[in-house]
Amino acid sequence: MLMKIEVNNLSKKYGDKYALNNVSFTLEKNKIYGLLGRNGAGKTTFMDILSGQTMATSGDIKLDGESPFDKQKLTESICLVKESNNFPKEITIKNVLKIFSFFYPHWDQDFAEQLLGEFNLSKKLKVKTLSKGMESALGITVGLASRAPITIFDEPYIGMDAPSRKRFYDFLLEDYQENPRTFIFSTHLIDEVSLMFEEVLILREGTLALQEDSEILREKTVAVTGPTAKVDAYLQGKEVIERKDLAGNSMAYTYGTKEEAVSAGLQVEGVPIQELMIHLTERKGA
Ligand SMILES: Nc1ncnc2c1ncn2[C@@H]1O[C@H](COP(=O)(O)OP(=O)(O)OP(=O)(O)O)[C@@H](O)[C@H]1O
Repeated sequence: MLMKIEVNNLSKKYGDKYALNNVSFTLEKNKIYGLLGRNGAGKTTFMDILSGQTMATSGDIKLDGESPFDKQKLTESICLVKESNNFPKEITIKNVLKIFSFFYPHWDQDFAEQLLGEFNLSKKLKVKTLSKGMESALGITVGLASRAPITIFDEPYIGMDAPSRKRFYDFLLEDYQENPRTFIFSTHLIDEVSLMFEEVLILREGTLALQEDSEILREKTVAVTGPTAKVDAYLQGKEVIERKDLAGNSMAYTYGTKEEAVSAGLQVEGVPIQELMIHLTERKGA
């Protein structure tokens, strides 16, 4: 499955406010992308434009170099699962599956039924009778079973408890190994899922603050701990992301390599992507 996504100078204005402001980036095929940012950063707006739910004010998105792509191709290629209201309320789960199987050429009915079983969902139930967590599980089932070349999850786990979310991540990763495709995942539960991301995009007030390979992100940033004097010496001339001091010891997040920090006699760990996100989205105007 291929599907390179090129975003060119994309803007979306609501009234006189930009939800997205001249954003450009490229998503190569078959990766798991984390789309992060604070409330109102423009994540949902981007995912809505990509999936054809909303029109851009200016700029465009090309799929495999094609723009505009026709409606049929768009529907077949992209499955968007939002945090709620993905399905008509009056129909049964069985019919939800039927509708989605009709739209998506790579739909896997056995996989859909397996996932329903894993989430304890009976096909006879109507959407309106589902709890929030059950409705989310249905969204996840449909998103994964669609096997769409681009599958977008916009905070898809509302109401799901931690063990169910964990199973969702496991199913996603397992299925991704067997059927590589592009996932774009928007979440506020960053620590919980960041290990799953291969690349991270951070939006800040409608602009792109960061696009980086997760592994590089993990390797370029360090959390160092040690006696305050040693930490201070190490941090000389470095940009400090965050620091905490306690009883003669200090912990700091900064840019650097593990080797360098180890040779400075400090304890080293990686920086959680969550911390980086908070840092990057707070810097503006600070
Ligand atoms: N239909 C709309 N009408 C007017 N303004 C809107 C509309 N949809 C979004 N916005 C505005 O656009 C900005 C971006 O919203 P968006 O929903 O894309 O953010 P988000 O990053 O998904 O936020 P969250 O994490 O809270 O879901 C916000 O300022 C929001 O108020």
